[in-house]
Amino acid sequence: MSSARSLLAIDQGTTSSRALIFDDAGRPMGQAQQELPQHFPQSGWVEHDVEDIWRDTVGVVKGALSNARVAATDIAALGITNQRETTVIWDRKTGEAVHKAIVWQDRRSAPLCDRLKKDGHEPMVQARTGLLIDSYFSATKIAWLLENVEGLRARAERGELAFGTIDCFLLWRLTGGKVHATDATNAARTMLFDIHRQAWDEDLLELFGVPASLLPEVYDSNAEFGATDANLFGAPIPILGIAGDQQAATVGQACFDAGMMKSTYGTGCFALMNTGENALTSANRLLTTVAYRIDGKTTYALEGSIFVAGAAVQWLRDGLKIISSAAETEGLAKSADATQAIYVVPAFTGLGAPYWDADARGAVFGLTRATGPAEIARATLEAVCYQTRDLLKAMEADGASGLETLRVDGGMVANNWMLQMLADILGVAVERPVVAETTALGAASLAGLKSGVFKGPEGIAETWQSTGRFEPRMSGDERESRYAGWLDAVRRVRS
Ligand SMILES: Nc1ncnc2c1ncn2[C@@H]1O[C@H](COP(=O)(O)OP(=O)(O)O)[C@@H](O)[C@H]1O
Ligand SMILES: O=P(O)(O)OC[C@H](O)CO
Repeated sequence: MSSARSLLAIDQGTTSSRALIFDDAGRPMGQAQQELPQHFPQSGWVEHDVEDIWRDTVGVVKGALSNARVAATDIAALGITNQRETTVIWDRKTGEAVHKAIVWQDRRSAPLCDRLKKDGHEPMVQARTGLLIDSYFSATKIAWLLENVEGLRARAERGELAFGTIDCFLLWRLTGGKVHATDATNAARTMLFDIHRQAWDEDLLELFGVPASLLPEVYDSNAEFGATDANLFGAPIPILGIAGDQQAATVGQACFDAGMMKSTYGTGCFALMNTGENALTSANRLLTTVAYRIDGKTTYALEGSIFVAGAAVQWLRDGLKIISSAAETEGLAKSADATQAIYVVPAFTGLGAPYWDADARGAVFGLTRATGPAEIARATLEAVCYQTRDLLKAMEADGASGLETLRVDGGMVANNWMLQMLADILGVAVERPVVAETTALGAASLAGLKSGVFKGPEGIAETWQSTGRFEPRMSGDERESRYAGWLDAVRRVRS
């Protein structure tokens, strides 16, 4: 057996590609990152060039190896984590993509989704996939490509093409076109996968008009996915972990017990609550998803997705220009007049869970002559906290057990003021881990599980350390009256 103990993670996200090296105690040793160009060919359309993604991925892996001063032969295993749902179709012979990747945020297939909902298909789709019919997921993106790229359907039917989410595309390229596979967490976001039977679903393939020949094999999140082509990094590296980024963060946050919840605050916010072996069907418009599938055992989660979190702070900086850096919001919020009841509802592109209101638009309520940048900044941070409470309330209404501590990560959690307000508004303690890169850590941990660097989820949980705990301090009366104000503000922006 090899003596290599370091772990490599590729984190291919919406706005950047990163690679990180971790030691066998989950401590970061080196990393590299490259920003990813975004393409907006029409209003509501978002695309990525997969050749950018491929070139950057290879580049950041080389950069991370060099920054950590390790060689490919020192790496015990590689884990891949990725922006989810983003759809790629490529030619099996040449490996060339037939079109740019259609990104999860892309709304071009919304008319098809509306039609399918009108025709009454949503209950069946939700029962099998845990998802609500929305252009967010891969199925209608594939359908759009097959309909709109000339000759594609015929080529797909002849078995010449392969579909994959970004993990799957990278796996194909990294293995030199040898492996066409994904993991159960990514399959669960396509809207073609039965999360209960853990299998592609014939009826869904028919409903969306997707030929089965396009689909990858689906493996555990810790599995033998193959090895990187020896020519890429100087020696083959075993690929032993794959998970979608929010699920990888759930693993990186060691949320292994039912009832544990993590929330990631980056551009958007994605909260996942582990529900154990129980695939709870949400009656409150949350998603049911695969948290991870380890050693053949599937663990499920309820997921709430908020599309605008840190993006609202970017709006304060780039749109309103009342701050010059995101970090300034902390000082401003501290200095704000707390007696002003200002509510910012950042529904810039509609509202995500649990409202799923694509037509709602943002608003600011409660302005007076005394309102200034500090009060607006404070209300913007508060909005993220209120939206998290919306998700938590929906999860509780769905029968998820009472939450004791929320584990948080993502760029926004550098803001101590926000985390205190989050604890206050939720009435739940909030904890931030030492390793901020929980998504990459989760992918590395899955690979570490398979390679034997970590002994079971308990081994991963032992390495998790808190770097700050925020206890609720607000009175119950104040919490409820502030939250009632938020609900009223949301009601006023709903379409
Ligand atoms: N101190 C801070 N306070 C509030 N928001 C912050 C702070 N630092 C960063 N952010 C916000 O966090 C986001 C970046 O987080 P990150 O996890 O890197 O996002 P992503 O992975 O989605 O690109 C940005 O939207 C930024 O505005
Ligand atoms: O790439 P991120 O971090 O913005 O995450 C995107 C999510 O996976 C979309 O579902």
